[in-house]
Amino acid sequence: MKKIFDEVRSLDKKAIENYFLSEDILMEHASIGIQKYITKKFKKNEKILIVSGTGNNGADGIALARLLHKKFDVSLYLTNEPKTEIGKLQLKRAKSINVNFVKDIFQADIIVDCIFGTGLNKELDKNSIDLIEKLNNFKSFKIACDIPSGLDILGRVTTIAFKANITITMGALKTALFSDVAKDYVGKIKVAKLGIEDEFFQSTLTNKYLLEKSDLVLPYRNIENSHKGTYGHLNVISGEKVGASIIASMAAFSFGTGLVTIISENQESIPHLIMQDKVISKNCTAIAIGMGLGKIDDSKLENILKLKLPKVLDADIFYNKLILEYLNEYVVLTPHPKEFISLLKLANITDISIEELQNNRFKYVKEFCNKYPDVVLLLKGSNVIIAQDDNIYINSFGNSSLSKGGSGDVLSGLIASLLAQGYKRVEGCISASLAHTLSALNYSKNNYSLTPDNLIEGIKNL
Ligand SMILES: NC(=O)C1=CN([C@@H]2O[C@H](COP(=O)(O)OP(=O)(O)OC[C@H]3O[C@@H](n4cnc5c(N)ncnc54)[C@H](OP(=O)(O)O)[C@@H]3O)[C@@H](O)[C@H]2O)[C@@H](O)CC1
Ligand SMILES: Nc1ncnc2c1ncn2[C@@H]1O[C@H](COP(=O)(O)OP(=O)(O)O)[C@@H](O)[C@H]1O
Ligand SMILES: [K+]
Repeated sequence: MKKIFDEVRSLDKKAIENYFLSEDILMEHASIGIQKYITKKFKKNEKILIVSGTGNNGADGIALARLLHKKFDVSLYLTNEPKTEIGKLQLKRAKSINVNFVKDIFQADIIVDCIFGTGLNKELDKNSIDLIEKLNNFKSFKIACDIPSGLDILGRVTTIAFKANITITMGALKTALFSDVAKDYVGKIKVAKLGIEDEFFQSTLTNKYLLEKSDLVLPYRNIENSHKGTYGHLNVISGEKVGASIIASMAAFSFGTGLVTIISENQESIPHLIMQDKVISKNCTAIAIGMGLGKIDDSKLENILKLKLPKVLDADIFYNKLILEYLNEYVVLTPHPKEFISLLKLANITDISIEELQNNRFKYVKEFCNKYPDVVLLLKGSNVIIAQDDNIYINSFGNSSLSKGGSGDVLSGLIASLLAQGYKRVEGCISASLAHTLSALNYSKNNYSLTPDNLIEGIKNL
């Protein structure tokens, strides 16, 4: 996993002091980072338009124009004269070698957005909105310098933001790039080094981490003298919609759990691989409850919630106040945003809209985890957040093919499967969530046809 920082300005400052560097050296490295990417990816005759604003993000762009001058067909458009000292210096340097300045933007092959970076500090004015809108309409390959212009430090878009194919961010990953909203703007994310040793960022404290494929720990079996009981027995509590329990059960079974039983009062028609019972199994090692549950008698629910077994709580359960008594060291909660606002309200933390939550996902996850530090929370979304106490892990591998009924049931089943097999809760959530999104990512057909069955099938090929 990689570290993510809420802000890097103070880190840059500390690095400058520690290593006797200067803003100029950092900026040169920032621009070299983008120059290297462009040089590697594009042909020499391709047209590049760099659009620079008045702050240091703009100054990065001016420095980049100098570095690419004569090597590419590069044009520099300034929204205004630079305001910062280093920006003015970069402009002098660029002018001294006759960089090509243009008075109007145009549809180049490549556009580099250096209008605003981390210094965006107010609503965009009309000129900036028009400019970004025009750039977005160009069919160019789009590169955002540091952060797409218009995205603020909390990863919110107030009016409009630059839609990049790739964001080359300076020094280290920033939280703002991983809001759900940001996902439609950042494109791929790459870090440009600033001439500061990696160790500096590695040793700097943060509690946010971006998950990588290598963080996936599959439940490989490493003993031969085993039997089905060795790999746990998951009970999936069924309710009004048995389909949800079947999906979760099939996902769990495919992910290695030795036995899966659906617990239901009625005799359900279920796949022959899955067992069925009316009561919790004696050798049950984990429970999944909530998906398709509908209404349930409070005393029955309480009897399940009070069992000292790892549990995944999902879906309908987030509308029942009873769960507040059981937000303890046994549970993993897997709400989607609508369910999470219900939970926040039940817990008397806040009464907010989905939009408010989606604009401030990290903030509300933190508030919830402060109040319930024992709980492991997985907040669904285009960038999944896994949190416990102070620690946050972000899974950004998911894509819109997952936006379909039943995807969440697969995820709950995968988490419950690993819990049943003895994974700790945070580790279980990390690996299950990675398996879920990587299965979707590996699906080779179009991006609208993925079904829960395909997702489960994909788990078998990880
Ligand atoms: N730290 C370092 O050492 C390194 C930093 N680096 C780079 O610096 C970037 C940060 O630079 P920054 O702090 O100068 O801010 P930046 O993003 O250019 O924006 C501020 C400018 O925009 C303006 N402005 C803001 N909002 C506006 C609005 N809504 N509508 C209109 N105007 C608005 C604001 O105007 P003002 O508030 O002054 O009126 C000001 O002129 C960072 O992202 C990275 O790329 C790298 O080179 C590596 C080394
Ligand atoms: N656009 C998207 N990008 C990434 N992941 C997504 C996207 N849409 C949905 N998902 C993922 O799919 C799952 C959907 O879960 P949920 O809404 O509970 O569905 P259901 O209850 O119908 O099974 C979650 O894991 C969510 O993170
Ligand atoms: K930018």
